[in-house]
Amino acid sequence: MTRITGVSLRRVLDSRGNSTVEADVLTESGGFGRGAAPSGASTGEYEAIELPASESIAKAREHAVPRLEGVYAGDQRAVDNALRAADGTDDFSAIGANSAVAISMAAAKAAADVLGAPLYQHLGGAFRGENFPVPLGNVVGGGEHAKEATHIQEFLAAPVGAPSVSEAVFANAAVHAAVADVLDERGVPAAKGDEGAWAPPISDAEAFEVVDEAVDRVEAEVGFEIRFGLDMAAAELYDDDREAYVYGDETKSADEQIEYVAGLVDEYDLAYVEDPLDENDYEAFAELTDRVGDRTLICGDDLFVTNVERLEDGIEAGAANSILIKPNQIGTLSDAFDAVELAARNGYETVISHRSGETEDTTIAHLAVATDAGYIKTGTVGGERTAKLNELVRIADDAV
Ligand SMILES: O=C(O)[C@@H](CO)OP(=O)(O)O
Ligand SMILES: [Mg+2]
Repeated sequence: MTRITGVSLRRVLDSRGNSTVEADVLTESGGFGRGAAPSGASTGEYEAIELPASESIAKAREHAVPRLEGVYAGDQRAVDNALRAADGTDDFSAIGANSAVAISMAAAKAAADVLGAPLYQHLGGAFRGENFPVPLGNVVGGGEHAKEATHIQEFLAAPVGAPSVSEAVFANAAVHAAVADVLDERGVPAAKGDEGAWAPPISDAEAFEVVDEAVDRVEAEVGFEIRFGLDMAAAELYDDDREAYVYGDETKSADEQIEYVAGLVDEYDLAYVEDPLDENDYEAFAELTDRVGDRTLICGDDLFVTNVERLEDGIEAGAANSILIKPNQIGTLSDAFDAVELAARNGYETVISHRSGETEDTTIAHLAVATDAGYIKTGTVGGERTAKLNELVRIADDAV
């Protein structure tokens, strides 16, 4: 049935034109699955290690593939344990988290193929598929995703009142288009950043005005509530030597950063703020969560890196109230699921996420439905983003 008979790996392109790893898994009854690894730019210090694609492929062919033959793809933990055993380190620095996550996802798809179930049902079980995540749609970007643009990495449309995932997805696309209109009316030219968001050469303050205006216009059109949120990726802004957050010529201490973010939450009724503080500052995260956690999601991305140990520390400290889930940050689907379960047991919302470097792989759309995640962050437009968004629409339409 789902016993693995073959694993093949190849180097393919990601959305930045870089090399990444794609894995095919075959099973004895002819099951087939394919997975491709994403890649981050604003990576967390504690993420699993991504090796150069060719090196990761060579190492995985040598150490992982022989161990996987004979393993049942339907037993995801056995697949992922074999990957961990083949690597032998705690951060996949031997075979690369890129080959590991590609194989982990491909095996899950091969098993679903054999079992004749959609991936979300294979991963989540027979009672999943009724709840859909709110898509957080990147509409203005800067930080590590675009040069000469905003310091804040992402401004994210959040169609929290959308009656369906399809209407939510289209609302985000409409906000993305409305941002272009508002920029045009202001005479601001804009290219797009790594994730397809507009990357205008404007200040953060002006970006808030533009996004607020665009969201208001679309909300009036669609007739349901649309808010917006941020990924501040503040670890990229934090200067260890100066012990301050650097915004061009200005700096903010941790206390000033907390005040700044708390003010933004109230001024713009932000639905979501990801990584508002440095990845090592659990205490400041806890203070901000205390201040605004009753009316917005404070999400740990670089803080937690989909890692249960770091999430346990965060729960202990009262840091954040949601976690970003990225399988390639930790290396396998089993590890990502463990983080989701720990979060759910402790009342933390989960946000399944893409990376800035992506492919047409749609696994995270299924992962979001399989885990009843409240949110998914996977862009707004662009082929590697619409691949996932359209897969969510297909899942809702029972067409997968
Ligand atoms: O910071 C993030 O949340 C991700 C996705 O937006 O970006 P990157 O993949 O560059 O880490
Ligand atoms: Mg982030």
